[in-house]
Amino acid sequence: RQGSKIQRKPPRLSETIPFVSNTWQFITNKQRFIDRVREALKSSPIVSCWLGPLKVHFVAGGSNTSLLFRSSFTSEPWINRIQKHAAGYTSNDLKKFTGDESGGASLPRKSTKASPPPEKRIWHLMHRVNEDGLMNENSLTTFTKTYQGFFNERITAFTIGEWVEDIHVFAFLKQDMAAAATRSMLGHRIIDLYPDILDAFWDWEQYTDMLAFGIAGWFNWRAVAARDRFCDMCFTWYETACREYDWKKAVHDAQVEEWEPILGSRMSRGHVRWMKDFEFSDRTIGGMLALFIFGLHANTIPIGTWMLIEIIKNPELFRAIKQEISQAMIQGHTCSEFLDYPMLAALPLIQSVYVEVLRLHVGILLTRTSTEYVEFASYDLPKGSVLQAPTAVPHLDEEIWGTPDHPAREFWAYRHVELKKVRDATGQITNRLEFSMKGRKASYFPYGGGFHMCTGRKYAKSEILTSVAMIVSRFDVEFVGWVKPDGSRSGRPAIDSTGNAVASHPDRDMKIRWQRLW
Ligand code: HEM
Repeated sequence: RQGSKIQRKPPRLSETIPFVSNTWQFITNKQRFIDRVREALKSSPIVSCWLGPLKVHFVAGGSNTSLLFRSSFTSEPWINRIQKHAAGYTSNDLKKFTGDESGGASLPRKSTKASPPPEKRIWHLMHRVNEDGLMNENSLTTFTKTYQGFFNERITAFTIGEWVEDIHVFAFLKQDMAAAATRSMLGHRIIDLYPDILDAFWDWEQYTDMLAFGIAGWFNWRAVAARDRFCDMCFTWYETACREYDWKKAVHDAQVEEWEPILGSRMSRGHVRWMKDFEFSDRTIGGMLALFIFGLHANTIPIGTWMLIEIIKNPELFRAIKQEISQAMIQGHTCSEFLDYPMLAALPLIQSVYVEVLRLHVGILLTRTSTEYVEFASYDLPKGSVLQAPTAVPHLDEEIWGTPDHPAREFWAYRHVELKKVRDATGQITNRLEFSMKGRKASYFPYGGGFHMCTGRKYAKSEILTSVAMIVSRFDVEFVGWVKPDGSRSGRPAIDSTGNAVASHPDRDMKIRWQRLW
């Protein structure tokens, strides 16, 4: 490579105590850490640093981030870390994944020396189970219906016309939205068996990021204990449900029954079948189910909370959203199913709020490992290099998202709509709001990208918009104040808390009072 401009090693992110300070800041103040990465990336397209035992290269910018979605990069080694540390898979089962280098796509990766036979291509079959279950329109329609029904049961626990004090939005959704989604996806049995399973989930969820980096270890035994408690619950449910479920009927079930009470959705049954086929150990099965539930709740619930926080904070926006949602009401509806989801999902203002909240509160480090030698932004990276792109960098780019009145860091409900003049049936010109990303999609990655892009994104949007719409349309809501996690009053609104893997939790809860209208 003589005479070329390729520089061998990307610059290092500065730190006071080598190998320690950056890791410590990552654990204790991730937002500050990402801010420093953002600053460093202004003078270099790539910077590296050690996080615990892992050497990471950070990259930024819409185009550099998109480069990570090429086939020379994979998420597999990163998923292995999550499987091992955050979900506690056994080493024997991990080998089933690490031993398959053929990748998740239909055709084995070109660089693979020996691809396993098709029925052993574990990454591909896992990807297929996820795609078949989560990207399938019939399954999504069933989920949207069952979810509305189960969330309605939580809502109708409130008496019509009676003001209820002391509702904490995040705490409410962490239980009630999560319970409805769990039942829709996994059936009733899991919550009947463990009524406190959601508390165990949230206890483990707070540590997943730290566990995945392998930096929890001995100085954070609580993280390991929380993981093991939740995974054990998941495994016991699996064992019980598999015993009770009529597997003979299952052959037909797969075609006809979209939801049943013991194992829940087709997605869940497909997942269980896949786990049986690979004969995983009890410990690994518990971890797999734990990760599945993580996918289901860890991001939808904070994002639903942020949407409600923004809508409730601004009574004018609340009224506008309420009015807009009325267009998606089914004629002659029942209480348990009153929303036409495809119509709801196409409404411009609620979509704009959804996109804005994802833009501001999803702070993932998109992670890929190179499967071959790559030249990246004029640097030379060997096979096995780990690259991370903090979504916060493109998501908060002032030049892309900012306007003179609404800086990029600020929530603005109307950022993703345009007022269009349209001629109605009578020939009159009227103004109409239309949803539009205004050509900025290339700087927007809340669901990642490429082959490993989130397969649950359709489910997520449906669950979030349905929950928000059900609350806004059926309650009168008054803002009371902000509360700290210990329940005491706070003088300031919620901001992102640090430490979560993808969507940030609000560090303060919003206290409201509400009355159910119908
Ligand atoms: C607001 C909600 C959600 C957000 C922001 C989110 C975000 C993400 C992100 C950033 C990734 C990694 C993508 C990449 O590396 O390029 C991911 C992967 C994934 N998510 Fe989600 N997710 C959400 C909800 C869900 C839900 C509800 C499910 C399941 C029901 C789910 C299932 C998955 C799965 C299975 C993957 C792995 C995809 C693969 O590696 O092939 N997610 N998600």
